Amino acid sequence: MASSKFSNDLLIIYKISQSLLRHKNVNTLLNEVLDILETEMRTERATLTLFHVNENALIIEASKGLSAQEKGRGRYSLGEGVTGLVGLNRQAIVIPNIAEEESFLDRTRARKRHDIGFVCVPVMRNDELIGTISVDLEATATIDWEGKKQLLEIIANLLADAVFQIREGIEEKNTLKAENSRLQKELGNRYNPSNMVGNSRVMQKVFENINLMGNNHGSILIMGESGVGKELTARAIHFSGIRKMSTFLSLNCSGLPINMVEKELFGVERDGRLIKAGMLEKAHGGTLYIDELTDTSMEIQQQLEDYLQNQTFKRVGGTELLKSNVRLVVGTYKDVDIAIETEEISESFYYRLSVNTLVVPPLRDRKSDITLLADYFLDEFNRSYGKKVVRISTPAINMVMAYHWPGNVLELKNCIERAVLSTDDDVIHGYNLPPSLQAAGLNEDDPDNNTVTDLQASLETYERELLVEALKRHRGNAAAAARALNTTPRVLNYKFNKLKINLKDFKKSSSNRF
Ligand SMILES: Nc1ncnc2c1ncn2[C@@H]1O[C@H](COP(=O)(O)OP(=O)(O)OP(=O)(O)O)[C@@H](O)[C@H]1O
Repeated sequence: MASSKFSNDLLIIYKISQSLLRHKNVNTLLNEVLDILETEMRTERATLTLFHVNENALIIEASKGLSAQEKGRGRYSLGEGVTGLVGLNRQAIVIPNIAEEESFLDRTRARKRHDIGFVCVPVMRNDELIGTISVDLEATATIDWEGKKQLLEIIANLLADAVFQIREGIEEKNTLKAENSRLQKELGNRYNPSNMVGNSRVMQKVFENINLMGNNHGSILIMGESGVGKELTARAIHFSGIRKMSTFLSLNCSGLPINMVEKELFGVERDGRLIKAGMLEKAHGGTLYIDELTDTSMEIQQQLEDYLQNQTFKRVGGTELLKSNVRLVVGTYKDVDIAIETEEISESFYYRLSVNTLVVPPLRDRKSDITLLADYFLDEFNRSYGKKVVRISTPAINMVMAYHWPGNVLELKNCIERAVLSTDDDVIHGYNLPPSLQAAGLNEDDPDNNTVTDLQASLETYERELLVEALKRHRGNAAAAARALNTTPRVLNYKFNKLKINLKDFKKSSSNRF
């Protein structure tokens, strides 16, 4: 008798070990284990709970013999009921007859009979509570409860890794969900095209495309120089389109080693176990923006092409084909034709990718947007730094307009941030701008000649600013301006001539932009 019990326990352990080897999908594995317990251990019910750290509670994750409704009721705070006590003390509990045990909650309300015994053991991994496994067994007189407890403890040890992975997966998903809804709340309409600044005709065309593309699921190629707003455009397409309630993820490949890019995109698996979920998994249902296609490799582009074709991919180190539904949006600052020739972009991937293509024009081709953007960033940095800078002086605006912005909107944004931080009063002056812009202001006829700025040029810029400010404050009254600057009208007149400042301009206007 004892030896047949022993061999039955061994058979259960053997079968579970076989399942562990056979199944890479941990959910399938656990369901099979619960099946084995049902058939070989003759459990009335078998349940696996997971410990949810944030909620400090054990919640039923998988079960055999419970309806969905009964399962839904299975939530135990630490210390609550028998399951909660097992979790709290990290120790198994055996109840030979639940009818005689007060602490037994029957939270699932599944136990109609009373001749039922209950065994619950903790699932531990490196001293950390991961969950519990419990079984209901018919309470016969001959049953060896201590033996059942020991068997369940061995099974809990065998399954600890798999249960840990399930819990990690759920936590990661919950974190992503929470992060996504937090971001959606925080961003609100921030990435709505209407909040992307731009009145120029070329940007109006971009906004039209954003609206069109948001309403289909095809992949997109966004082209444009560095800093023009490609990622912002990708976000606007996602957050104003039909996928807006799902995840948006972005991967900037610049500077990342190729193997890292691959792992980030496809995830990593070792011996059939998930090590890291990739973005193609995490963004399921949503959009993935890949910034700088030419910083990936031909192999990665091939894998992405396969993904576009079949919506399937393999994790690095994995063999199983996984499925997800992610819209790919890819950005590049390079000329695509040249990049195809130099084999930085795969031609076939390009054709498959470019169901929708969109070009975001450089800032120098949309001059009318420059002051709008500058004011927009002025407001943004006033808010972030608690400053009250009310305007940008005319000389500074002239410099901003004369400059050719090789770094595009990003450079303008950085430049306004720096100016907001460096000004001592409520105005951004020319001397608050970087030397390259000051030089551009002095060389308006030759905007490319902005690399050198000498002491004389900088002093003149500064002097001009002071005079213009004083004249503006005193509405063109040169004598008052001279007094304010602690000099004489004669000296001022000399400077006005030298710096080509026209007094009349200040008498007739007091516009905001002087
Ligand atoms: N039209 C716009 N309105 C408001 N902000 C903008 C606009 N275009 C770009 N920006 C801002 O400028 C910065 C650069 O934009 P973004 O990162 O989208 O450019 P990018 O083309 O993706 O750059 P890179 O190629 O260097 O990654 C961001 O902070 C973005 O929010």
